Amino acid sequence: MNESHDKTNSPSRASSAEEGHDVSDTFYTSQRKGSHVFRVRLDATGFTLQRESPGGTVIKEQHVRIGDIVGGRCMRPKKTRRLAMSGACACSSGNPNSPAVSASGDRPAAALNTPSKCSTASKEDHLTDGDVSAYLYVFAYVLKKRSLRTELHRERTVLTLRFRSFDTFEDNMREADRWYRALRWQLHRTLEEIFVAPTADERRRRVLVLLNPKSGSGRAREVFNMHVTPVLNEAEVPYDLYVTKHSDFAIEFMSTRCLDAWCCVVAVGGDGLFHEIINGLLQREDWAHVLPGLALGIIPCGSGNGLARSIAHGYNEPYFSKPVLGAALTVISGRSSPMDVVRVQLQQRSVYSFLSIGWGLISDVDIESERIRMLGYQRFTVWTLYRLVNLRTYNGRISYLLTEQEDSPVPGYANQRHRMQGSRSCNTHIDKLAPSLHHSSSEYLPQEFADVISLETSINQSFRSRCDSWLSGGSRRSFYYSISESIYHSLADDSEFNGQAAASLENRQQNFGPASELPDLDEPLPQDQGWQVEEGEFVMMHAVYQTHLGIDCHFAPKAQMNDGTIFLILIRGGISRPHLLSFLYNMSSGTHLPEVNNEYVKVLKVRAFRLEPHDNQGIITVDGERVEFGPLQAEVLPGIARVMVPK
Ligand SMILES: Nc1ncnc2c1ncn2[C@@H]1O[C@H](COP(=O)(O)OP(=O)(O)OP(=O)(O)O)[C@@H](O)[C@H]1O
Repeated sequence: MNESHDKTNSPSRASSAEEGHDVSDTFYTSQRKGSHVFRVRLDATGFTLQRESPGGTVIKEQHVRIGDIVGGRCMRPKKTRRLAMSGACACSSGNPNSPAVSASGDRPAAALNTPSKCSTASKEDHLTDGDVSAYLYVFAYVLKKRSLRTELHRERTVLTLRFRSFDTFEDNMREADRWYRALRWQLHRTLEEIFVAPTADERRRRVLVLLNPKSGSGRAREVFNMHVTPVLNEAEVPYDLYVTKHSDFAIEFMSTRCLDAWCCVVAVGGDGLFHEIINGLLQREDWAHVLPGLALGIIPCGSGNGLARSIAHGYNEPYFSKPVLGAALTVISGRSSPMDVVRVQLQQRSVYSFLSIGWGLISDVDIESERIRMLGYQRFTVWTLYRLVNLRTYNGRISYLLTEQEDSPVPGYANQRHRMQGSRSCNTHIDKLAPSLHHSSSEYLPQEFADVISLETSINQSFRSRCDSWLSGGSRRSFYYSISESIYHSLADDSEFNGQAAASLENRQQNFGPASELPDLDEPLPQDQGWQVEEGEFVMMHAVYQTHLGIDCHFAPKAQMNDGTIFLILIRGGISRPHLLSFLYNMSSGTHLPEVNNEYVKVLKVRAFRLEPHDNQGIITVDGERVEFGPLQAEVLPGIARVMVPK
């Protein structure tokens, strides 16, 4: 195989010197169908693989986007036995005897930096008996379509490059390491500042993971280990995992701990856990210092998962086939966006909300269906039908302040945004997203290339071999090792935190956060500031600021994460059951809201509202969690939190 390609030049060092961190070289594949020559280039856009004809013309080209790549590893094959199969489908760099290589004296030993940790050969590595090759595995999650009818989804793809231009393993590993470093550099430059480690030893700052083992159907631990850890490891993202021990654990943790070590906090659970994280942060006296430097993320393991669905929807990221994978990729993306938070003043206390405030039908369903929790997400459908048959109405008064301009960011509030110093702006409006965030069909990985080059693809992390297994970076051995710095914690091991948290919570009932613009809840609303009122019998009031309340509930299609707007949806008593049924049925597609408000259904874009129920009892929810029944008022705090978003 090698001899036939001896004449090929090996210009990688020249191109590297000329273009800084770009690297390129010629690789070969040898398959039963025949040998092929590839020009492989890594630059700011990702990997470009060009298959060349014997005459040097490009026959086919494939691109793996830098945005789809999570990381890479340099390795050495482990067993000689497998080496015997090396003739098949290996991407290998130029022949050691190649005139071009020898003539240029192209031995990089002195030119390179100290080897990175990926190049450290283990004892086992020395069992390879004579194979001096080094391998670079590049892990990517590319968008694919299984067929025209199916939705786009991400598939794990491993690009394997074999380096064997030199006589010794060390020299080949240095070359592989040079590519690895170039890859890391390209990935690093796409990180936002808050994710970058302050010292050069570490590429990324640490991630704090809070996992609720009781969320959803109780599989969060398993989901994290099976589907999230591998991605974090591939991306070399160090993390500390804490498993929650009880309700309010995350509030205590976030409000009492020193958080300086972490750049982001990830909830592995549902919206309730995320709600605790936000509220814990806003119970800190130093919230204004902490919030801008801490991005928040979620791995959807709850029963609702409205936030995770809304983030994926807002960034055109496929959700349904692999929601956890998409969220894990979001967590390592190194990108964040400001997110509105709503302050909710209840009679006795204030809470902060990122998703919704509800009174009436939907809140009843949310809370009352807890008793059939074992049904998972289906519990909402079953209980909705039950409540529809046994329809209730509630009497009350709803006062609201409309956003001043319907389709632009809120003046008043927006002008005095409580955006904190040092927060970095980032596109959040779906219609303003940079074109690069939307994937055109030309960016999807063509299947034919995946077959030709040693790009190994696995579905659901189960490796599906397309060529000899020893080449596979997708084998579990190569990607299931853990990052040494990652730490697993549970409260049981954490006596210092136990005592501290208990003492601190005892003394603190007060929330911090930006000052309120509203009068106290027991004071009348001002006459002259544009407050409007709806009064009477209501089937429900639901105030929403994300597009989705759950995976299948596209409740406020026009909501944006940082638009300073609460979508206040009112359904009046007297609505017919068929009308209500059609409203509820169409919630999954987002076609339930009227274009123009009518007698029974109203959609109001507001920046603040006050609810005064006239009944003595009922259910009120904030982010799907029940709060005390009674009057409340809410105001939007535009962009005060940061949420992690896909690349
Ligand atoms: N270890 C624990 N044991 C019992 N409850 C817990 C524990 N950790 C957290 N909780 C509570 O569980 C509540 C619900 O958790 P979470 O939101 O993660 O799941 P979910 O309710 O299934 O999902 P969703 O909120 O999306 O419907 C949280 O409000 C939190 O107070």
